[in-house]
Amino acid sequence: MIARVIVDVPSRQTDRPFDYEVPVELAGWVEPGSRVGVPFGGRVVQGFVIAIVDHADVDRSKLKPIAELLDHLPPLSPDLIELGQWISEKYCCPLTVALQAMLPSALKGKAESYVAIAPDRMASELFEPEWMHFIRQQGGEMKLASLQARFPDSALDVKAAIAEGRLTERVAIRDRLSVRKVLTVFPPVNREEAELALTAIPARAAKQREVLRYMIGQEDPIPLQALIETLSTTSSTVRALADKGLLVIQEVEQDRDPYAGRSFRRTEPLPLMEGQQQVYDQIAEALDVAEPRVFLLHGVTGSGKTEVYLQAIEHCLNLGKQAIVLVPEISLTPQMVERFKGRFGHEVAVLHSRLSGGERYDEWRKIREKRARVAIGARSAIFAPFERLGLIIIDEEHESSYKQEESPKYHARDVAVRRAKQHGAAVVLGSATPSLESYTAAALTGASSDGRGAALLPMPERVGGKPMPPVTIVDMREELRGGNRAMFSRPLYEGLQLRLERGEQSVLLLNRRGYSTFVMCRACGYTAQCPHCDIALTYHQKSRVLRCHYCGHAEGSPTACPSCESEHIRFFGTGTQRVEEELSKLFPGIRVIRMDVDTTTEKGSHEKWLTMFGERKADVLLGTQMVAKGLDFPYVTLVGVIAADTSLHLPDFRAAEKTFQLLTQVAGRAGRHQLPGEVIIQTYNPEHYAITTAQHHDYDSFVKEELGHRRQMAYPPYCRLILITLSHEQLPQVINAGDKLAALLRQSAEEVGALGEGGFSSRFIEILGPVASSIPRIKDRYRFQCMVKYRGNVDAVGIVREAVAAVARPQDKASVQISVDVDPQVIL
Ligand SMILES: Nc1ncnc2c1ncn2[C@@H]1O[C@H](COP(=O)(O)OP(=O)(O)OP(=O)(O)O)[C@@H](O)[C@H]1O
Ligand SMILES: [Zn+2]
Ligand SMILES: [Zn+2]
Repeated sequence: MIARVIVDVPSRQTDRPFDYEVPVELAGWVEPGSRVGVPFGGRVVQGFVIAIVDHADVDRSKLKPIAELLDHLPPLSPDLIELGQWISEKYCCPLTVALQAMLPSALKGKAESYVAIAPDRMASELFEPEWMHFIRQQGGEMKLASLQARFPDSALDVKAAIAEGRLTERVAIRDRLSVRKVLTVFPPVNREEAELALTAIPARAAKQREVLRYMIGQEDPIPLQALIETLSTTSSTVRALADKGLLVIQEVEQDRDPYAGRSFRRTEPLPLMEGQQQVYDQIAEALDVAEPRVFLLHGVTGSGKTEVYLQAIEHCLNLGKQAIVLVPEISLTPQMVERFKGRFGHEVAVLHSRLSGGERYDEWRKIREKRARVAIGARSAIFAPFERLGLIIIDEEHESSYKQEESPKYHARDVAVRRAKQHGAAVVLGSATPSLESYTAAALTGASSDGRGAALLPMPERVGGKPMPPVTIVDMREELRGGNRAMFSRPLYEGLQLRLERGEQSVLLLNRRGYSTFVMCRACGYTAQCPHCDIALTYHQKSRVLRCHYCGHAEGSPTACPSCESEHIRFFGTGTQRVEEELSKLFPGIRVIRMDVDTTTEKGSHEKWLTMFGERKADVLLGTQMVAKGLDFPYVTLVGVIAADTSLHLPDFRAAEKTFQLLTQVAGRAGRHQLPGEVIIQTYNPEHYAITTAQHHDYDSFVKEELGHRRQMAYPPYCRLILITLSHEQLPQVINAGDKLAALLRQSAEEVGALGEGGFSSRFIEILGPVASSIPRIKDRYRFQCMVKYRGNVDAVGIVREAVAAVARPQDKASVQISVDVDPQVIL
C-alpha cells in the first residue's frame, strides 16, 4: 500500500504529493486525511495523506516508509482535502498551507529527536558517563533536547555514541498541545470487599482509612487533586491505596471548556414576525430539498435576523444535519454566544482566536467526535469538521475580516459556498449592508442551483415595526465657524448631557483607522517614524511609548525634537484616549468604558467591558469599530460618531462602502427596545453620498451611486482583482523583479487575447503597475505591487501563478519575496 503525502514544507517545489510505503503495522490505520510523520530531506516532517494508491510513480524499492501515524482518527476528511485543493488553486498557495489552516494550531506538530540506549547495550556498564546513566534512569530513552539541557557539555560525546551505535536516535513529531488528561480516582468497584479491607487497615495508617472510607461513599470518580484538597491528604496516601488494588487512579481526558461554570438560560423559539416567517420558509424549503443554495438575507439592523438563524438551525438539526455560524471576530461576544447556547445548549462549539490553543483544540474535538452539532466562530470555523453539513450562516457578510490576510488568503464567504456545494447545504449570508459583490450577485442572477448567484431575502423592517432612529448630521466646518474648536459639536454635547440627566446610555464611535495619535514637532514639522517601516509611530499614553503597528517596534517618546532639539514636540491626533480625557473634562464624574486595541488585548477583557456596560455601570461606551457591531443594549438611546470622514479618504476603492456600512451599523445600535433612539454623526463632508444615504438608512440609493463609480473606474463588482506584492531589502531588486513580473503578465495577457479590451467588454484583463505600495516599506523591506484586473472567462490566477513562478526563486533566501492576494480586501 502506498500513501500520497503532502509534506508540511510550504514552498513551490514541494507543493505536490510524495509517495511513501505504508508499513504493515499501520495498514488499515493510515487513510486519506491521516496526519503522519515522514522522512523528508534528511529530517522527519509532518504531512497529510491525501490518497492511498496501489502503484507508485517511482521505483517502489526506493520508497521510504511512513515513520509514524500521529492521530488514530484522521483529522481531515476527504471533503476537506478536496476543499483544500480548491483553496490552493483559487488563492494560489501551497496545498499544505491550505490544509494546515483547517486544523487547530495544536495539531501543527514539530519534529523532536529522542535518543535511546541501543538494545544490545541495555546492561549497565561499569564506567559509563553520568549522562548515559541518566538516560538509563529515564527508562532508556529520552528527548535529546532535555538531555542537552541537563548535560550541556555532552553534545560531542552523545554524537559519538550515536555514531558508534551505543545510542540510537529517533525523530518523532510531537504536537504543541495535546489532550488535557487529569489523574482521576475511581471509587472501589466492589464496595463490600472495600469495607472489609477498610477494617484491615492498621490504625497508624489513619489517613488511608479516611480516604478509602470517603471513596466508598462516592458515586462518581474524583480528580486526584480535588480529593487531596478536600481531605487534606497527599498523593502518596492515595497511591498506597491504589497499589493495594483498593482504588483505581487513571488518566481521564478532560475538555478545557472556556464557558465552564457559566450557565445559559434556556430560550424558546419566538413566534416569528411576518417578514421573518417568509424568509424562514424559503430557507427551510432549501434545507428540505438539500440542494446547495445561497441566500442573501438583507435585513435592516434590528430586523430579527438572529432569530431567523436560530430557527433555521433548529430545522437543520431536526433533519439530522449540522450547522456552522460565522460571525466577525469582534462580534463574537458572550451576548452572541449566549443566544446560541441558550437555544442549543452544550451542542454548540465555539471557535475563535481569543481562546487559548488548548481550548480551541478541545472545541474542535467536540465537533470531530460528534459531541457538537452547531459550530459558531470567526472565519476559520468554516472548516469545522462536520460530516453532514446542512446550513452555513454568515452574519455581517460584508465584513472584511472574513478575508484572511495571510496565506492562505481565502475569503470565508467563497469557501462557504464551495463547501455547501460539496454537502448539498444552504448558505445564508446576512447583513444590513450587504457587500456590493454579494448584492449584485443576488440582484443580477437570483437563485440558481449550481451554487452561483443568490436569492435575495429582504427584511426591510425592524421587529415590531419599531422605527429606525433619526440621524442628525453635524457639519464640523460650521461648528468651527461658530467658534467651537472642541471635538464635540454642540448637538453631540447636548445629547450626551441629556442622557446623563436621564440615566440613559450612549455609544460613541471613533472611526480610528489612520487616526491614532502621532508625534510632531511644531517648530520643524518632524514626525516620529518607524525606522523599519515608512509609517508614523503611534503614541501610547499609558506606557508613554511610541509603537509601530506594523512591525511592533517600540521606543520611548522624546522630550525634545530629535531633529531640531526644540521642546515644542507634541502628540497629535484624536485617539480614543484623548476623547476619553475630553469627556471627563466636559462631564466631571462621567463613567466611560473605552474599548480599543489597547484595552482589549487581555483575554476576556472585551467581554468584561460589554458586561459592565450591559449592567449600566457606565454612561458611555467609547470605542473603535468594535462598538459598532451586534450590540443590543436596551438603555442605549444615543449613538454619536465623532468623525465620520476618517475612513472616507483612505486610498481604497471600498472607502465609501466601508464608511456607509460602519455608519449604518453603529446607527443601528440606538433605540432597539422600548426607549426611542437618536444618532448624531459629526463630519467635514456632510454632502458625501456615503454619509447622506447612511443618514436616511437608504441602502438602495447608496448602492446605486456607488455602483456608478465602480463601473466608471472598473472596480469590483465590475471586475475581479489580484494583488501581487513584491518585497526585498534592496530597492533596485524589487523594482527589477516588479518590471520583470509585469512584463510577463502583460505578455500572457496578450496571448489570451483579452488585454485592454476596454472597461465594459465581457472578457478583459488589465495589468497595472508595478508601483510602490501605499506603505512603501515594512520591516525594512521595500514593497512594490502589481494589480491584475480581469473579467469573464480568463484564467487570471493561472497567468499570475506562472509569472510568479518564473520570477520568484524561493530556494534562494535572498531573492525577492512575492505574495499573491486573490480578491484582496485590503490594498495597502
Ligand atoms: N419574532 C420576534 N418576536 C419578538 N421579538 C423578536 C422577534 N425576533 C427578534 N426579536 C427581538 O428583536 C431584537 C432585534 O433582533 P436581532 O438582534 O435578531 O436583530 P438583527 O437583525 O440581528 O440586528 P443587527 O443586525 O442590528 O444585529 C432582539 O432583541 C430580539 O430578541
Ligand atoms: Zn523639530
Ligand atoms: Zn515598523
